[in-house]
Amino acid sequence: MADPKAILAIDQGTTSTRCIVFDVGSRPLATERRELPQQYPRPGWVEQDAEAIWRDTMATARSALAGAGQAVRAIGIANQRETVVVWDRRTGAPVHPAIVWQDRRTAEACACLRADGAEPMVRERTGLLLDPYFSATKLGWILDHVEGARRQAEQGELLFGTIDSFLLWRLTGGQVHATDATNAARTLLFDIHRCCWDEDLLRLFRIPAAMLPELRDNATIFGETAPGLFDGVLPIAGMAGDQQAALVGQGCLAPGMVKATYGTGCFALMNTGEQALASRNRLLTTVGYRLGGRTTYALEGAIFTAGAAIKWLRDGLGLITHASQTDDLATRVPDHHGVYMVPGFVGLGAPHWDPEARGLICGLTLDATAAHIARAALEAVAYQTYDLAEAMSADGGRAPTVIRVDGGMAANDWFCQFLADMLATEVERPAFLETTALGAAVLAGLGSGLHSTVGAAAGTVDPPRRFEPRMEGVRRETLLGGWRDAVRRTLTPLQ
Ligand SMILES: Nc1ncnc2c1ncn2[C@@H]1O[C@H](COP(=O)(O)OP(=O)(O)O)[C@@H](O)[C@H]1O
Ligand SMILES: O=P(O)(O)OC[C@H](O)CO
Repeated sequence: MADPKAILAIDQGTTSTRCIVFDVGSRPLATERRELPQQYPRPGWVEQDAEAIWRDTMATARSALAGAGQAVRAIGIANQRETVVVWDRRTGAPVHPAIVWQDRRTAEACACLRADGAEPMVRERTGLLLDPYFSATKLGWILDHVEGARRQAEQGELLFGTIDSFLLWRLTGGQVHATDATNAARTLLFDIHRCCWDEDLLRLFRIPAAMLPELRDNATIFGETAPGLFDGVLPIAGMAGDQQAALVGQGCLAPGMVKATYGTGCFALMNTGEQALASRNRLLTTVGYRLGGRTTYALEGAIFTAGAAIKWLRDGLGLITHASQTDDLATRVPDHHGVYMVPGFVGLGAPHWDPEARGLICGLTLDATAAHIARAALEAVAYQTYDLAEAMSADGGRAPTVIRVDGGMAANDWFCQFLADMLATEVERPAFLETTALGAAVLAGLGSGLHSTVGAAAGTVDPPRRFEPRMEGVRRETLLGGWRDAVRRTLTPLQ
């Protein structure tokens, strides 16, 4: 049989699991998607069923493979990052629901560590901050709250993983417990300079080393699928956190290039090359990708709520029945009518890092309508991106000349135009928006020997759509002034 050239990409995101089979030219042959529910057992807590994640992954992968019409060479995985799963090494069963990256239950634990003076060391080694967003305190919480878990973990009976490791473990039939540098870089346990687990951090967060996955580069043979899962055995040849996969999929491979992905949250990453640039503006320093033992770093701004605010308009308020309606609603009114939304539903991320901040809608008058609220939600995501871009230019010394956008919310034309206006920068939207899956496929193509360099396959093939800034500076400043005022009202004192 001829050498197969198609790649199956698994994109396990916060709100859905998608599987796409790409041909050798990075064109999608088959796409399958399943929505994934979240549970909110208490205010600020966010959980997911790890078994449902596994079931959805298998169901979408099998359908995509069946629909592709081409033999597949390898699998690539991209995943929601930081989300913690702990499972039994023997049975593979999770001991607790997955604690999702948005979960704030460990805010107090983080505050205690900060009060003990741990933050400078954590920041220097991991490039991150002491915030409940990251994995370590969530993992510690499971060890402290599931009966017997800490003892079992110390004896090597329980394993920890982010979603990539959990899927890899299941796909390989319990043979491989590994992660990649980009996912490891989000745990608070990984030294991004030496690229290894850090003993001081393990001690600080009280995490037994025996439960950690092995560390690998992003494009390599991680393992092979267990017999019986698919027709034949497939190697898993690439793995990366979804935001880093999108950096690759968007072709942001040179220093200074920026992509922003608008899914549940928004994550803007700037490639900083081989330099791990320390932020002076509360952005994160993270691993962009690691190939052939060489690390490319990125500066990251993380906004916790982007598309989730639109989802809330649909599910929480019932203002819309489909996210895309916000495009039309925003166009229907001439301006925001003084209405601002600060979507601090799960606290605020960069550059504020206030886990206790909560959401706010202000400036309401009796003639405000659903259209103004929908518009305020879209505008808020652009304002938050402006805050990130400002911090990035201050850190990187220059403003990005173009921002490449993707993710579900980037389908919204009104939003993309408003974003270009706020950033006063060109916004480039690829014709094919699934750049996260594409990035996973590119990495797996590299890991399985289909491509010889990441540059040979990265970036989408069809021409992008460009949104040029066209708003006057004075108007822009007035809008941003109102935004800053609204944000001040949501922050907890002393932040
Ligand atoms: N046309 C649209 N306008 C605004 N928001 C949208 C639109 N389409 C989807 N979204 C939002 O984008 C999110 C889904 O994007 P996706 O990239 O699939 O997210 P994730 O990877 O986090 O699961 C949802 O929160 C949804 O509300
Ligand atoms: O599921 P997404 O696409 O919103 O991405 C989640 C991020 O990886 C969280 O850090």
